[in-house]
Amino acid sequence: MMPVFFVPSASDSFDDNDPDFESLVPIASGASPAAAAAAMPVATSSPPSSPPSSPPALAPSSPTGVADEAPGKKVPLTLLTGFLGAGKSTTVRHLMSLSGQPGVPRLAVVLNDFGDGAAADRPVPVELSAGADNSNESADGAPDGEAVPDWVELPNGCLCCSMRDATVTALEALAIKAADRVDHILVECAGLADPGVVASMLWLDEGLHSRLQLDGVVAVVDAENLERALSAEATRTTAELQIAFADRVLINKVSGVSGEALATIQTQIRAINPTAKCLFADYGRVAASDVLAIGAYSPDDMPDQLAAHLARGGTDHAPAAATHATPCGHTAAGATEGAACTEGVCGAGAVHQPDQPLDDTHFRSVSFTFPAGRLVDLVRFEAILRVLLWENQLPGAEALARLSTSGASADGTAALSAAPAWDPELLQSSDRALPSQVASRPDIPYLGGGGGLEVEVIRGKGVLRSSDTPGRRTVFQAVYSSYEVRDGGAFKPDAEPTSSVLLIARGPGVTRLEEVFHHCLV
Ligand SMILES: Nc1nc2c(ncn2[C@@H]2O[C@H](COP(=O)(O)OP(=O)(O)OP(=O)(O)O)[C@@H](O)[C@H]2O)c(=O)[nH]1
Repeated sequence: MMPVFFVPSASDSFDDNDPDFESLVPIASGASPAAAAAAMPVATSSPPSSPPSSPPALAPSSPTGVADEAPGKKVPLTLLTGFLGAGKSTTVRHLMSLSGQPGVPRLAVVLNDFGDGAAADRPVPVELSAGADNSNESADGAPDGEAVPDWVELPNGCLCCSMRDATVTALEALAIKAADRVDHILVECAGLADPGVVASMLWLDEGLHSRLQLDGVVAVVDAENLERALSAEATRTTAELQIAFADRVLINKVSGVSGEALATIQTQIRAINPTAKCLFADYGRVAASDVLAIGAYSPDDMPDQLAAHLARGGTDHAPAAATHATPCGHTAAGATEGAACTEGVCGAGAVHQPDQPLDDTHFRSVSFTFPAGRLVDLVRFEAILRVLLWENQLPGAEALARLSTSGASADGTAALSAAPAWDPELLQSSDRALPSQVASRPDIPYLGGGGGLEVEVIRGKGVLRSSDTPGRRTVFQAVYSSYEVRDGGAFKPDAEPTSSVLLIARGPGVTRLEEVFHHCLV
């Protein structure tokens, strides 16, 4: 079920008999997964029914209608994820206690406790909490800051696999209806949820004029139990995914473990996701500014995060307490000089290798920087990316040969148009989100030609120096099968303009990712 917690202002009244309030969530709960699948998420379009000579139509559409209303203030949305018992609810309660204080956004909190066996066709509780700016009590008569139960219908079910369109619609409506009392929406995912699926659902195309703006993913990890979660066969993939998609990892319950154990935890987190910033807390007591309004999906911020990571060789996650040793021994200087690194990503071509090398059934990060002076052909780049993201394979030798013999973008497009037709069945058999692009170039033909080694790329970030706009940064991000390629502004004058890519992936093809991407260079 999805209870919602609001933090309204003092003047707000929020009544479940208010007809406007009912219209806030127009979708009845309890639709079947099949019905939900028929109503695709906002930014996603289905593969065409007959194979075209180009990729599936990816033009934005607005199935909900909600987003068609006059565009207003964007409401940032944060996903809070974490393993069972890690301290998500404790963290939410802490953030709620800060909500509305100076410099802290007023929060609406949505809980996604799917799979709890609750009836699908009844309303679920809403709790309204007086905002911190209230002087005495809320309109509901509750003392300042206390939650007030209310009821509302929200789509019931798992955010991962059902009710996707309904959920986006409900959150859109929430953003519109509560725009004057909510600055930020916090979605607490259930402990076993895959945050990547939820993130790709809520990562919406600018063209949709959505009120929602994915701000970032925060993973709460239990310092006392992460090791167990990462090593047990039954839990490790979920734990790895939660770390892999995180922009911030809040290491909670730190007082219960030694500095040495914390250092090991950091190493494990970095092996999976070296750009996520680690934070340290007891009882989720984190500064709101460290987890809210972080702009992790903004094309303005991401290049700096990535550049900083590469420049530091992944050693940026110094723990809060001085007693917590920094686990990775290499230095930014070592990375620059090309010194051997056995622990982290340190510049061009390094594959992240923790102390205990991960086998290819574990997710891990790979990052590389293309040789200075080589430019990226974006047509080739996207063609490669699509094969990776949509087929979970490296492009085969034949497809790569076609890429390499094509010219720069304009010619490349022509050369690739001889590629095999798009196979819609490829993705219909997928149990994950169908492909979408946040900013697409539908003119790029589908390369096809998988057949290379298996590789599952679940998250990608990159700053590219393209042959189209060599003076400007082209930024790309990917979450599962969704990806975005867009302008990221001019290169900084004090930095050498280069192209860097970071991927989180698993499978036997991981070690060949860099080599494959060299085929997009001109
Ligand atoms: N010792 C200790 N206990 C904590 C800390 N943070 C949370 N807890 C406790 O850990 C338990 C689980 O915390 P929750 O916040 O409910 O965790 P959760 O991630 O929401 O749990 P699920 O809803 O089951 O996924 C509770 O008993 C908390 O009081 C901490 O920093 N130290």
